[in-house]
Amino acid sequence: MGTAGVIVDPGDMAAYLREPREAFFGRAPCVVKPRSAREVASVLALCNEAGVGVVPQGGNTGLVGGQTPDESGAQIVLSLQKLDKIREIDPASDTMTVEAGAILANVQAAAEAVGRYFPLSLAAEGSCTIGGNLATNAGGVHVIAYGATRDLALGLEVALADGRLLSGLSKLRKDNTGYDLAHLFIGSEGTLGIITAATLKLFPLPRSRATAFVGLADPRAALKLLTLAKARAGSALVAFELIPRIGVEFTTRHIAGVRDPLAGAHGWYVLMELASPAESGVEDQLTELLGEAMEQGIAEDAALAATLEQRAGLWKLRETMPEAQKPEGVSIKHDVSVPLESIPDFLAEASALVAVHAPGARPTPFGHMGDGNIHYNISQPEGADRVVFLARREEINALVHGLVTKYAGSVSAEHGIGALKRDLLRKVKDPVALELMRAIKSALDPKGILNPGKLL
Ligand SMILES: O=C(O)CC[C@@H](O)C(=O)O
Ligand SMILES: [Zn+2]
Repeated sequence: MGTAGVIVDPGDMAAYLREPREAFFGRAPCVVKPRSAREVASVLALCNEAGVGVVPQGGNTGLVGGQTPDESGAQIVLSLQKLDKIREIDPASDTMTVEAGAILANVQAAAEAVGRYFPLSLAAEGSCTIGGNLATNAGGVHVIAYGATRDLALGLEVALADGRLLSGLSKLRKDNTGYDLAHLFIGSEGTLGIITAATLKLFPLPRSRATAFVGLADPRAALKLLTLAKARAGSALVAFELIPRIGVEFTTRHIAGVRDPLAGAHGWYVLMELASPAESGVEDQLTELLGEAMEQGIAEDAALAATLEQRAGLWKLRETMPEAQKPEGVSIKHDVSVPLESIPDFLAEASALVAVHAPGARPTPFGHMGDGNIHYNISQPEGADRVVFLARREEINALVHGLVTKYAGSVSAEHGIGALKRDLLRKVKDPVALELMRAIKSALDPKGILNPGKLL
């Protein structure tokens, strides 16, 4: 690799050494930007030889510090940004093969250009990369219909710690020839190998969509609506997002152009969407479904998006939730999942715990209810001191995570472990599972050069 692919200037490196929330900062002797899978493998071979830690990085949008080097200054950052080609699209097989550094929005657009759909969708899609999505098994808003990133991949090309390249790009839907190695690397957060390319599944392009914003009394009503929507719409139900009243207040207060689409105030809201490759039909389906929900007393009110602009407005309200929390001060975040049936009890008990242990703190739980995944975020009490509230983070984390354990849930449903939840993982993961994870890690990366200090 020519020196053109190596950044050493501190000013130029800065953007690679801190993550978007600025919760993690690191130091590095250099940032390398290989241009091909072979070059990625060569960098790894050299680093393995020299025992130098390598931190892989895509769009640098991760939320748990997995993409940031530590403060030792001894780890290099390996950015995949230059591996951004769409290598092949095969509409007959409904697959596309893309390089790891391709930006998610570009992957979606390339699929659409041939009349296909790549359904992974999240707020960071304009800058996150498919390699990062795979490495972290990203979720987003369509998991309810299409699964997480894991479910969208057929095969991977991976650079291994010792410099070998695993060529596992495959279009096959059926291949029972032993261990599924691709799934080992997906969600491994760059600790087992560096994904350089992937063959992804494509789907029929939805030609009609219907989107509604529903006001409800409580999460139990939201659960009833979810059950009804699944029964009536089946796989046409492509999004089911929960938002509390305080979330509507935050977004309308802080985000330009966001308005509450409903006349009165409701305790909770659901943003739901149906989609279909058929040209029409889903609007009627959604109207009927909502009618039924009103009749049964499940929904209090609903607004259907009549135009693309209205639809965009509803999605903006949901997607700017994290941003709208920022001006309200510190937010103590929990990215959790529990079995669907336990969501109402979990939410009620968590709020009760917060009321007792952190009076005035404002729970703002929102997210992918259809997947059982709630971002149980807690904004500081109005006007409280940021530092004082932040100092209580571990104590509040323990309360919420204790409840997650009680309901047999996960303490990281979507964002991964990274550096942020490494200690937590050791506490909550089954010891046998941890042993197996460590055994796999030492088989694939015996010198521990791949994303050291993350996950395990
Ligand atoms: O900031 C958060 O807690 C959640 C971010 C993201 O996963 C979302 O669903 O909007
Ligand atoms: Zn989310």
